[in-house]
This record gives sequence, C-alpha cells and structure tokens, in this order.
Amino acid sequence: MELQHVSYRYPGQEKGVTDLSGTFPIGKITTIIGPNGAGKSTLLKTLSRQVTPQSGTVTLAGEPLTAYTSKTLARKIAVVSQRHELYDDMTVAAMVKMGRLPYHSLLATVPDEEVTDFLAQTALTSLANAHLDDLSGGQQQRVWLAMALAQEPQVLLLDEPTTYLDVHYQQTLMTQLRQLAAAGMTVIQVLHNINQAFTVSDWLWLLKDGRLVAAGTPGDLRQAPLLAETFQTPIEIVDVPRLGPYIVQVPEAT
Ligand SMILES: Nc1ncnc2c1ncn2[C@@H]1O[C@H](COP(=O)(O)OP(=O)(O)OP(=O)(O)O)[C@@H](O)[C@H]1O
Repeated sequence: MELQHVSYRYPGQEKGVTDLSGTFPIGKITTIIGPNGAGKSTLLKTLSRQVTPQSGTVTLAGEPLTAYTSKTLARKIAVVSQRHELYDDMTVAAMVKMGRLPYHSLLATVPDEEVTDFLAQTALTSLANAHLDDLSGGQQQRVWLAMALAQEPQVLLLDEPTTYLDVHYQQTLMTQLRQLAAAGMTVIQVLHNINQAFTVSDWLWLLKDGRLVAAGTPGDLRQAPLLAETFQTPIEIVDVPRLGPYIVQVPEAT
C-alpha cells in the first residue's frame, strides 16, 4: 500500500492527519507508533477506507482505494476490530462466517467447513458454539482476528491488537503476525508498547501531531533523542543481556 500526500480532517475539526506519504512494504510488518492523538488510528482508517482523505491518494496494488468495490476491497483488506456489544448474541462460528461474506451473498450459505481452518489457527475450535458475551476479552480478540483471517486479505490492519491480551497471548499474536507476514500478508498495526513495536516490526512509522516524523527500520528509528522529542519524555536505550537494545523511559532530572 502507498500513500501520496494524504490529508484527512474530521468534519468541522482541525485535527486528523496531514500530508502523509510513504509505503507499507508487502509481506512485512509495519507498526505505527506515536503519542496519543498523533493520528495513528486516523491513518489506519484511511488505509481501510473508513474515511476518505480530502486530498492525496491511497493506493493498493497500484490502484486507488476509491476504485475498488466494497466487496472486492473486503477480499483485499481486513481490519481486526475492537470489541462490539452488537454481536454479543452471536456464536464464534457465526462471527467467523461473517468474515467469509466477501465470497458469498448470504451468511446462511457459508459452509461450516470454510471456517474450520480459521477457528483452528486462532485456537477457537473448542469455542465454536460459544456466544461472544461468554468469552473473555482475550478470547473475543481472537474472534476478531479469526474473522479478519477468514476474509483471506492481502493486507491486515490492527489497531492496538494487544489491548485485551495477557503477556502470553501478546507474544502468541506477535508470532502469528510474523507467520502471516512470512506467508506474504502485509501487516499494518498500531501499537503503544514501543519495545514490542521495535521487536516485531520490519518497518516503523513514527507520527506526531498528524504528521510523519520518520519512517524506517527499527535500527533507523532506535534513537533516544528522536523518541524523546516525539514522546516528550526522557528516553534512554540500554543493552539488556539476551534481549538486545531496550528503550526505557528515565525519570526527569530534578
Ligand atoms: N471521530 C473524531 N472526530 C473528531 N476528531 C477526531 C475523531 N477521532 C479522532 N479525532 C482527533 O484526531 C486526532 C488524531 O486522533 P487519532 O485517534 O487518530 O490519534 P491516535 O494517535 O490514534 O491516538 P491514541 O493513541 O490516543 O489512540 C486527535 O486530535 C483526535 O482528537
């Protein structure tokens, strides 16, 4: 995916994203980082066509996003959503079947076999008949991932996917994202955990005040002054045995 001079302002607001240009490499994990309100979620919304930029172009495989029909786009781009109470009555299997809708006209005509693999990949097989409101936050998060995978997308977008996950499942998810990228999927996520972002990603976008401050490999962006300035907090990079360089927030000098 590529952005060229993309700007989006929320209706009647000054806030949003401004003049973003750059690429999201195919088959790689790109993580968008930056302080609260930097425009990370807004950028993801421009990539999923949830919002349409007032200026600039977002392209997928060389075509502007606006050229795709909704159904075609749903076969190319999937979003791992956050929890939504609207679906509490649905079973896990029915939710994952919804992910197959870009390939069928009706939910009722999606064969059970089509969701088996996606349930297995997300360790949900034994919960297939459970209702969403009977699941823990972490289990629900896996349902959203299973739905997105059922779309068999080229691009997977995730907004803070580790929010409801314990450290074990955070690690499991990051490993799974690495496997999906290795299989050719373009993974684009927003993370607040900066060390997780630097560890798991091939490419990073650093945003602040709606603008792109820097984009590059973790090695390019692992610079204490750049991160301290962007996050407005004192930062040092320390070498942790068996872990490598680690970004730590240090107390303000008194
Ligand atoms: N629906 C909305 N209507 C109006 N302004 C919005 C809306 N959503 C976000 N904004 C504003 O746009 C700017 C960017 O918000 P965005 O949610 O993209 O930031 P973010 O980097 O994802 O923040 P956070 O880390 O806090 O989730 C912020 O100033 C925010 O107040």
